[in-house]
Amino acid sequence: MQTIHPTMTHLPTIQEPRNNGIPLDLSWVKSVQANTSAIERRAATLPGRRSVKKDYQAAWLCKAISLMDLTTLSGDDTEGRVRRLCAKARQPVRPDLLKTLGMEGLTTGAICVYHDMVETAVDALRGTNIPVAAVSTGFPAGLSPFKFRIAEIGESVNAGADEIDIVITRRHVLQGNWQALYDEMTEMRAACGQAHVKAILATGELGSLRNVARASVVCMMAGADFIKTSTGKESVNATLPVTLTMIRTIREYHERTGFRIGYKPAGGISKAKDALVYLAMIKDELGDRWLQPDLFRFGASSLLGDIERQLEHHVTGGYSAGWRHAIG
Ligand SMILES: O=C[C@H](O)COP(=O)(O)O
Repeated sequence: MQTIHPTMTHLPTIQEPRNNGIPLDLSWVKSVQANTSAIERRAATLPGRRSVKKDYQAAWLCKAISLMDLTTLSGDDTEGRVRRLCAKARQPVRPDLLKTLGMEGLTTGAICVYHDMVETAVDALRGTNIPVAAVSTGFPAGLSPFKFRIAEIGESVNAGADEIDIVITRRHVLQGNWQALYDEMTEMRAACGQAHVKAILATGELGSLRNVARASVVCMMAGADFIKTSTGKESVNATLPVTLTMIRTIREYHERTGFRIGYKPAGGISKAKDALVYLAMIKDELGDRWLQPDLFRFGASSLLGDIERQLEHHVTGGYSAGWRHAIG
């Protein structure tokens, strides 16, 4: 078997200037449209468009691991579960498989937990470069008093979170109150300080792709480092049409301001083959630069298990039972 060279998955990360945001440009926001039927037609063709096999597929799956926010966001999370998840982030795939693949040292992109679990995760990841992301601001509904949402961000940063996943107020989008969304996002970004901020739009609750596109633009104008689809708790989470809509706003924002904004699809992505479709779409629409952990993450709690099974099959020729990959 041909060894997959690590440079195929670990390209050097270029230092990107952080998005400082721009003043709210309402004429830009209102000019943003989304042709739903065209987007849906295009998205429907994507799964069959590209097919990567054998070593190339294994390399792309390793890439997907390096771009994953390995997540646990459950009401019954315990320190033990978070420590096991962190162990998995450090060593996402069996060492002998990684050795055969030439991918020793591979880790996930980050760990994503509730605020309450940040200190445990920081402790469990000490000595690694794996960042800890916290979902703050009254996740998942984001309807606690605003001052508490801002205070929660501060608490998460003080506890050692490197990244903060905030949730926006869906009401502002549904009512077209772009100023309120901009002001909220600006304040949340400021509360994050040096920690990078991912704006969760909860796209399944925004009513239309046009609203998704406009909310994306407003959050970027207000300084979001990433825009993220979903909390994983809505009835509809990450989809291909939503992804196409959001990444095209990222492309336009980059063309108009020079800032590169990251993208995080989250919720319901649990199969290796689906992850490959997302990566191919990012490559086609935004280019290779976006296939780095500072600009792309999967938010996923169960994707790693399926990727691990596929990699095991690639190396050994046999599939292991799903229960052997209980975490991730
Ligand atoms: O942000 C991450 C999501 O909550 C994960 O969703 P999932 O459990 O459906 O993979």
